[in-house]
Amino acid sequence: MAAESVQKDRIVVVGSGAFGTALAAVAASSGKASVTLLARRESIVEDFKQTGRNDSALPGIDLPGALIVSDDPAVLEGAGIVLFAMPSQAQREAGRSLYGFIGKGADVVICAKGMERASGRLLTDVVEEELHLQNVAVLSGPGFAADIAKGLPTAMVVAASSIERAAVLAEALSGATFRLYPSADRIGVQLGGALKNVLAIACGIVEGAGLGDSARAALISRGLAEMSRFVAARGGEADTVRGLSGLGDLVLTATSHQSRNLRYGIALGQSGSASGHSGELVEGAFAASVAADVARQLGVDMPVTAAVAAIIDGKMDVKTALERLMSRPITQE
Ligand SMILES: NC(=O)C1=CN([C@@H]2O[C@H](COP(=O)(O)OP(=O)(O)OC[C@H]3O[C@@H](n4cnc5c(N)ncnc54)[C@H](OP(=O)(O)O)[C@@H]3O)[C@@H](O)[C@H]2O)C=CC1
Ligand SMILES: O=C(CO)COP(=O)(O)O
Repeated sequence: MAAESVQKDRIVVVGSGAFGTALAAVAASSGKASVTLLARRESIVEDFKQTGRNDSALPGIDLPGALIVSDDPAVLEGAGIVLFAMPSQAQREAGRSLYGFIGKGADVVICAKGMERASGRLLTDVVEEELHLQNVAVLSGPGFAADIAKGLPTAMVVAASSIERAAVLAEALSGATFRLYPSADRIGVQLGGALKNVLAIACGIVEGAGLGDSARAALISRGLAEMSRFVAARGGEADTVRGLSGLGDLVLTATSHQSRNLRYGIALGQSGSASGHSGELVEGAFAASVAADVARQLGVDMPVTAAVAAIIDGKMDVKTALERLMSRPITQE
């Protein structure tokens, strides 16, 4: 049975991967709340006890002594803020399995960048359904987990169903080097995070195929235009796309080799077609096809996303996709 009363100064981060660990570290460092990182493997708890780190996710980075690491979901009972920092495709299952532990008064914040692959639904809708909650928030924007955990300056966005709620969450989760901007556009913020991953793969393909930095700049700006059309068609605000969670994150992931999506794209560009990859999480590879399908259903033109989806699905090689993109009718920018 879900606990009804919650303590707003108790934060639990679910998912002990790179991002969850980094968010837990900055929140614990700020000293504003008691912070627990909930792992699903006992070895993470043991590693933290022995080394003060989570080397499986963030090798060599010392975590704050105030952080609590646990593998017991009961730590969720009474937590005021719960961050869901597992991959997009695990959000539904996590919501379902943790339903009994999360209080009705808790602020649940999705910290994944994607949409549900099987349905194209927003992750906020998916998690609200599983937790029987409303007003699930979302945290997104430009920030690599390792940078955040090392205390390098980072700015991201937290979007809630009201700007007042978002401001409360931004204040609670920000720290000396981690700054959150509140937003009331949950749709725009989460779709920006989902689509920039697909566009980062496109930029990686361009880099891997040796097509030059001019092509990358063209992809970033034309990609931003299609992101904007998609966000507006799904009820978000086109303006959000120009902020941290859209343009900011797109620039970061489309240009930094720290990005897994970019590296995956580079491998595609080098091999010329879809091939096996390292096994690390590449959210854009899940989002590409479903975004292209939903765009088709909505009548939204998304040529870059469609090309990435066709390459990943093995329906087109890089050379053909490029020829198709370059031979599209010339239209006004
Ligand atoms: N890494 C980064 O720099 C950033 C990542 N993000 C986003 O954060 C999300 C997570 O990415 P990241 O942390 O990098 O991924 P990782 O691959 O580093 O970690 C994923 C973690 O999720 C855990 N997990 C998977 N399924 C469940 C579940 N059902 N319940 C609880 N935990 C689960 C895994 O547990 P186990 O270890 O037991 O398998 C693993 O610890 C992605 O959507 C990503 O786009 C956003 C900004 C920055
Ligand atoms: O979203 C990220 C940084 O903002 C992390 O990007 P990757 O998942 O491509 O590594």
